[in-house]
Amino acid sequence: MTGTDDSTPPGDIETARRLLGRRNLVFVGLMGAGKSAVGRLVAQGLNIPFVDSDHEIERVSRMSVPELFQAYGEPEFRALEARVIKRLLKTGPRVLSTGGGAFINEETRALVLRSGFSVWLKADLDVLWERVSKRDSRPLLKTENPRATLSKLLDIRYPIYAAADLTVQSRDVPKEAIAAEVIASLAAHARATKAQEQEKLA
Ligand SMILES: Nc1ncnc2c1ncn2[C@@H]1O[C@H](COP(=O)(O)OP(=O)(O)OP(=O)(O)O)[C@@H](O)[C@H]1O
Ligand SMILES: O=C(O)C1=C[C@@H](O)[C@@H](O)[C@H](O)C1
Ligand SMILES: [Mg+2]
Repeated sequence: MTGTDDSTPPGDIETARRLLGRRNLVFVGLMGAGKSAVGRLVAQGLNIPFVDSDHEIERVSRMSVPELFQAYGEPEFRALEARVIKRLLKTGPRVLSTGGGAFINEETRALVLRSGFSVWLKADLDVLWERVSKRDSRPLLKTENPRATLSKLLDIRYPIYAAADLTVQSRDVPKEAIAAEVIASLAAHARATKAQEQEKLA
């Protein structure tokens, strides 16, 4: 199991790993974009560990995300999320898939930008809705019109996610294909950055 659709050239894996160095590859984006699903595959493809901030929050609190929202409210959840991500960012390289709201926190965003390499998995409302409507595990969508709520979050958050180092479009194709695109994009980014640096020196 390579995590991608097997089309990834070994050179791309090496180049992507070199780009990261000891940094974490941090997935950001809205609920349903595929941060957890694709992140796990990219970690397998790069042969580095995978961590998911929502899962880590659930592990340390011994409560589910909906239970945390219900018992303590969103502000407490956000404070815990920021603490957990700060800790997770100290060890690398690994793939860190964050919860949808994590990168919206200014301090977390600054930390991710400073100490990690961030990828925004961007998806259209229809794709997101198709995925999140299958499960009711997202407390922010427990509203009268969850699709409209998701649309509003998209409007508010997309300009913020855009600060990520790289954007990859998450579409209605198998997650293995998106994982392969992420690795190819990382390698392309590394090569472009290197070319720019060499041009500056010339
Ligand atoms: N490219 C894809 N093709 C098909 N299904 C996908 C794809 N990416 C993700 N999915 C599915 O969509 C659902 C949501 O994906 P996932 O949980 O990875 O989203 P997320 O970005 O981590 O969301 P959250 O912010 O809520 O944690 C999952 O059931 C996952 O298997
Ligand atoms: O987009 C969000 O704000 C959230 C996304 C999920 O990953 C969870 O972290 C939680 O449901 C909140
Ligand atoms: Mg997730």
